[in-house]
Amino acid sequence: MPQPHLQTGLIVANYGRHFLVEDASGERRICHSRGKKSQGVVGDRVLWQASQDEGTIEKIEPRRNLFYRQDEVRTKSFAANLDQVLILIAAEPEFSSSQLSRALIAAEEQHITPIIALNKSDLTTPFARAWDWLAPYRQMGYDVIPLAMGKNTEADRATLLQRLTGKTTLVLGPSGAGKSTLINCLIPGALAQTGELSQALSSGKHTTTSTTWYWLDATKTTALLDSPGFQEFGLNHIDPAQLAAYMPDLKPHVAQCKFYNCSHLHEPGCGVMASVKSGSSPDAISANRYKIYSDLYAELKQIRRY
Ligand SMILES: Nc1nc2c(ncn2[C@@H]2O[C@H](COP(=O)(O)OP(=O)(O)OP(=O)(O)O)[C@@H](O)[C@H]2O)c(=O)[nH]1
Ligand SMILES: [Zn+2]
Repeated sequence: MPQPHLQTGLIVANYGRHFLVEDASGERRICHSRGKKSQGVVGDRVLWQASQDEGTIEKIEPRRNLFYRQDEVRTKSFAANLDQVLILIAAEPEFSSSQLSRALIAAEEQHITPIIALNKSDLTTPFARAWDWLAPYRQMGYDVIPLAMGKNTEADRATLLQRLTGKTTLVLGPSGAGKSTLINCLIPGALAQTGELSQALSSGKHTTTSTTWYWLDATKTTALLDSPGFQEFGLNHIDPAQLAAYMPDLKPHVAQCKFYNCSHLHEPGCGVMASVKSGSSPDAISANRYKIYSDLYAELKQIRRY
C-alpha cells in the first residue's frame, strides 16, 4: 500500500528516544521512534511521518556502515553512513596508543577511512615526542596530519578542508585534545547552537550529549560530526581470529604464517612474530603495536569463553 505521508529525512542529533530529523528542504523537527527501542543513529536516512508539530520515524534505510564500540553491557553507536573518522589526539594531554588503535580497528572493520590528526604543534617538545610515537601509524599507511587548532590558522583550515570536502566525517577524540576548538574553527558558532538544540531535545534536562551533525557548506555536500567523549573503547564485537586483518602493519605478515589459524602469539613459523623480531627493517611491526595486538587478542578471547 502506498504511504503518501512518508517523507525522507536525515537524523542529525539524538537524545534517547528523541531525534532531530532534517527534511529535504533543510527544515529540522523533533521525531520519535516507533516502539520501545530507540534504533535510529545520527547519520541514518529515514522515512518519517508528520504528527502536528513533531513526527514519527517509520523506517530506517539500510546503512552503509556503523561506527560503534561495544563493551560487556552495551553497544554504543557513534554514527552511521560515514566516509571517514578523524581521530584527533594532541601533544598534551598524552594520548593512549591502545585507545587510538582500538578506534582504528573499529573503523577498519566497518570500511571507514581513518585520518589521524595530532593537535597542539605549538607545544614543540611534547609535540615532537608524540609525532615520533606516531611513526608506526604513518609507516602502516595512515594519513597523519599536524595541527595547531588553537592558533586558528588559514593553513590548518586548508589542510582539513582538503580532506573533508565532499565527505561525511566523524570527529573522535579524547577529552582535551581540542575537538571543540576544531569544530568552532571550521563552523563558527556551532557549539552554541548545539547547547540550544540539546536543551530543546531533552526538554531542559541535563543529558549526556550525543553525536551532532553539521553541514560545512550551503550545498550540503560536506558534513562534520562531533562525537561525545568516551572513557573506554570496547571492541567486543571483533572476532579475535580477524583482529590482525584490521591492523595494516600485521596484516601482510599473516600470509607468512605456517598455520592457517595462527594466533600470532606462540606458534612456530609465525610471520607476525618474525616481523616483530626483525626490528630495523622498514615494514617491521613495532613492539608497542604487537603488545596492543596480543593484549586485545587475550581480552577478546576471554569474552568469548562465556
Ligand atoms: N597549545 C594549544 N592548546 C590548544 C590547541 N587547541 C586547543 N587547545 C587547548 O586545549 C584545551 C582543550 O581544548 P578543547 O577544544 O576544549 O578540547 P575538547 O577535545 O573539546 O575537550 P573536551 O571539551 O574535554 O571534550 C583548551 O584549553 C584549548 O584552548 C592548540 O593548538 N595548541
Ligand atoms: Zn602467525
